[in-house]
Amino acid sequence: MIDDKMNDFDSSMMRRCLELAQKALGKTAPNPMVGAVVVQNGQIVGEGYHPGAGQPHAEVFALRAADHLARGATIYVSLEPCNHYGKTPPCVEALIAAGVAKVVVGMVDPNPQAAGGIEKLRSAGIEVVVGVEEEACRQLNEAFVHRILYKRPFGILKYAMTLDGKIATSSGHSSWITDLAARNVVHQLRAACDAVIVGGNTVRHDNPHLTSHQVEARNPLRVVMSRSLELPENAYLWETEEAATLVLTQVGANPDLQKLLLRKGVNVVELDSLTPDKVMSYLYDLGFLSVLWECGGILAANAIAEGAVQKIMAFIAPKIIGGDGAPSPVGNLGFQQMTEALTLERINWQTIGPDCLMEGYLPLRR
Ligand SMILES: Nc1nc(O)c(N)c(N[C@@H]2O[C@H](COP(=O)(O)O)[C@@H](O)[C@H]2O)n1
Ligand SMILES: [Zn+2]
Repeated sequence: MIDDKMNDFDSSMMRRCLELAQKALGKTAPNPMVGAVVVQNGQIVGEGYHPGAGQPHAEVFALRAADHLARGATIYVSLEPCNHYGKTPPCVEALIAAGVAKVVVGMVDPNPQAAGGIEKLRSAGIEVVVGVEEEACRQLNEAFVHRILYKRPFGILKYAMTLDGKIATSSGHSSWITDLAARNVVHQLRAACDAVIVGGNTVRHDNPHLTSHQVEARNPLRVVMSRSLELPENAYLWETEEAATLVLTQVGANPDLQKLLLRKGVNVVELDSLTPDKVMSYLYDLGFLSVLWECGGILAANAIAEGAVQKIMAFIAPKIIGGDGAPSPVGNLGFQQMTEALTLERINWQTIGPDCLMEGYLPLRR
């Protein structure tokens, strides 16, 4: 009974850490979102979260808030305290200096450069408990974990389709498939991602804004993949200033068209080859954690085939438009047999207004 109460208390403190961590949603790349809470005699005496790269870690803010009450206290932190000099000094040293008695950790840090904090704390005589609300901690930082393990940003393919699997009519009309509530969820998703990618066709046909459409919310970098650079001169992506736009093209792309874009304030970068994996590698080097693919079916199929997509978010509207030529969200993957189908894992369904959102993860590539 006492143990159950303790577990419930630990869980609720860790949940609070996760709530705090999410205050920096979309702002921490390449760092994780982390929250920390200092508890003395069953009362919270200090809280903190990591606001972004280069700034102090969550533990440091929580210790500062707790001040002298940190001595003998328990600190809850959603990620193992770091044990390295990165952009900031090691949190383990701050915890030892503050005299905390116990550290409760949500999940072990997958970053080998920062790891070793748990051992260091234990060898300083501090009690350490690991794995409270571990699944929720991992979920919050799935993009960070993926980035560390695979040296690529975490890719999410998002699309909206009708009940009969179309993303536009056969004449190319796609506004709007889903209702406003679902579109608001997409806007929040953009605010949480570091970049959103489309192909040249999407710019030519849909002229999207690709912003979060929210006052004060941050916007992702808008990335266009285009070999030809034959893009509309007055696209919203370069006519609107609320977010930066980057056009990725291939070495040798038309220099006049490149200059035209540069004059419009668009950054143009030539890659050796313009493939989804090369693009993800480039965005990894920029320090990005999560990338949203909002492209058409051909690029989506290539991104899936090259392992640039880990998670699918499919918005499904209760509408039927028919049309043999109407495009579908994923182009040709070359599969001939049902047994080849990519079957999503860890699926979640929810309704959003009249629409449905199905989320799931692609199987890990071996
Ligand atoms: N435990 C913990 N709390 C935080 O608030 C954090 N941001 C981290 N991050 C870990 O440390 C690395 C970044 O270190 P610098 O900010 O460059 O000093 C990051 O990759 C994580 O491993 N950990
Ligand atoms: Zn730290």
